[in-house]
Amino acid sequence: MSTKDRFLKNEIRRSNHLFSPLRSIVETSMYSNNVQPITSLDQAYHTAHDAINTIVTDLPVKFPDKLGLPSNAKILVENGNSVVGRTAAAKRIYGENPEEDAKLKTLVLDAIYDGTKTNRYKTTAYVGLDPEFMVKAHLTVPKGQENNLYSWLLNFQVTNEFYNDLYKNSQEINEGDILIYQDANWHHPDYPLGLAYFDSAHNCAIILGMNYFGELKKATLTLAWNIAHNIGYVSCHGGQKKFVLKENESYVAAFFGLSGSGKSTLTHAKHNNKYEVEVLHDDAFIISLKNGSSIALEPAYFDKTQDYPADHPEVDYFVTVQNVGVTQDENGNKVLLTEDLRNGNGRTIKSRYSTPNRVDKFEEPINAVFWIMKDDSLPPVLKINDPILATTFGATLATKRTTAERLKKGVDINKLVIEPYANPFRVYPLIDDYNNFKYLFEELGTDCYILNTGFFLDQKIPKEVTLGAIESIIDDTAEFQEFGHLTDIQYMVTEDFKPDFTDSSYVSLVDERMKMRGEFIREQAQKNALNVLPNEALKAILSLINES
Ligand SMILES: Nc1ncnc2c1ncn2[C@@H]1O[C@H](COP(=O)(O)OP(=O)(O)O)[C@@H](O)[C@H]1O
Ligand SMILES: C=C(OP(=O)(O)O)C(=O)O
Repeated sequence: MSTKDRFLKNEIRRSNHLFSPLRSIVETSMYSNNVQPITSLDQAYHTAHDAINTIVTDLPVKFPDKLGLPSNAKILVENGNSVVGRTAAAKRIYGENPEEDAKLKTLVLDAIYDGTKTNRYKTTAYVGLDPEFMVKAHLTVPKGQENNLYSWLLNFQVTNEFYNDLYKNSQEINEGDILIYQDANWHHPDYPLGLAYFDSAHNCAIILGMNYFGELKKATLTLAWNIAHNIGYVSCHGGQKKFVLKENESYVAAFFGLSGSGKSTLTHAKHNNKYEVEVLHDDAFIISLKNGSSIALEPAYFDKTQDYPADHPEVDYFVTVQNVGVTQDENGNKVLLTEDLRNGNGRTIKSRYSTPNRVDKFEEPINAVFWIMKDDSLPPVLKINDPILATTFGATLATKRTTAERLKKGVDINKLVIEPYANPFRVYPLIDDYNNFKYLFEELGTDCYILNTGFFLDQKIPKEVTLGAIESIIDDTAEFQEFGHLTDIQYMVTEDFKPDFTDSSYVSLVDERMKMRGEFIREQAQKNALNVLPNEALKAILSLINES
């Protein structure tokens, strides 16, 4: 599948729905004399290597030739300011607030005019790694953003002969290429945290006043997920892996969670080599509603470095690093000082070769969805046996934020929040995701589990417990019992985490959390047109509330 960047003269009309004012402002800026094209990874590497804000470590990049990098390429580090996470509060969607849109149009015109006064770069990549789903994306950034541009080209698929051929031979759809304009140096008193402005109907975004790489990555995915959902895919902010079991048998599992909740940890876990595991991706993929197959959107991983000390084998696969310390080893070589000593949310772009068994498509339909929550009323694993309830729990996924997000002043990082399908990047109605996930549970027979990767009451659930529980599901050795009076919900029996339904304070806590979900559904129906859920969802949650 391919998108459009060229038009017949008779298609170039104001009335052509692929064009819009914001898209035109962004596209036009990309042709200006101040914008230098970066057309290969080699060129992007050298540009980033020479930038004044880069630290060139003495650590070699593994498999430079396969990645399209010079054979002596080194891991590059760029550290930003005190903002080391994504700013969810900066997101605006064109069309949601016409009054603000009018103001933002002026502001964007001025920002882009100011952008012409400095040197800028532009580059192109593919999002989606299978001819069935490939979108072309263009990014423009100012001088000073060489590392982010290089990371973006590594994170998505750089254009090269192989992928250009795949793209050329795939079916064109009537959507414009993705366009992203960024200026990290922008400031505006009305948007002190920055601005991520999406004209999602026209596949265009403007990211102002924010340097964090995750903004570029998630803005690109936001637009790709939107295109995917328009043409019959379930858009997934999650990790997906396949357990290859006996001959011709496999188990495809997907883990949906907010940043920092465990998608990468669970997806990349090797289970002591107990199974043959294939990895699709740890952050973004799409599932076809036609046949349940899945496609990865990105070749590389934007991982946290907190679990990887300097001598951890994963460090060998780092290509760029952000917001991480550097020190010297015994030979005076510049090496990484990780584990979030310097600041929270240290990050790396880790190459696809960190997963030897990496694939870009699973033909097999998905077997199980795991909603990752951090709701302390829940034991490590629940199984949800009713498709409507399974879909509704996803729509009311209750979790906690981490240092991967920059929060507005006064927002408590420990507060339980609801983030439907763990996807704060959705720019279309929630009911579309609701219907898509329901289709998986109802029509494709996908199972549904909830994993609590936070605390059960005041007891931390370690990753070993979560991984062990997943293995017992794969091995079919897990024991499940009824979860109190809650119909269609069972919990996995584990040694150290036992829900006590004779304890009235525990029962009230579970009740309170179900009420919180019901309240969320009611509240969203009143105040957020994008988040209205069908009545059956509210009914399903209300049926769980203990009226005694
Ligand atoms: N039960 C658990 N399951 C998974 N990860 C856990 C658990 N408990 C703690 N963690 C830690 O939480 C962090 C999750 O980060 P990560 O897997 O990168 O999240 P994501 O990919 O969702 O952003 C890791 O540092 C991991 O070690
Ligand atoms: C980069 C992000 O995601 P994750 O932590 O899931 O990689 C993000 O949400 O900003």
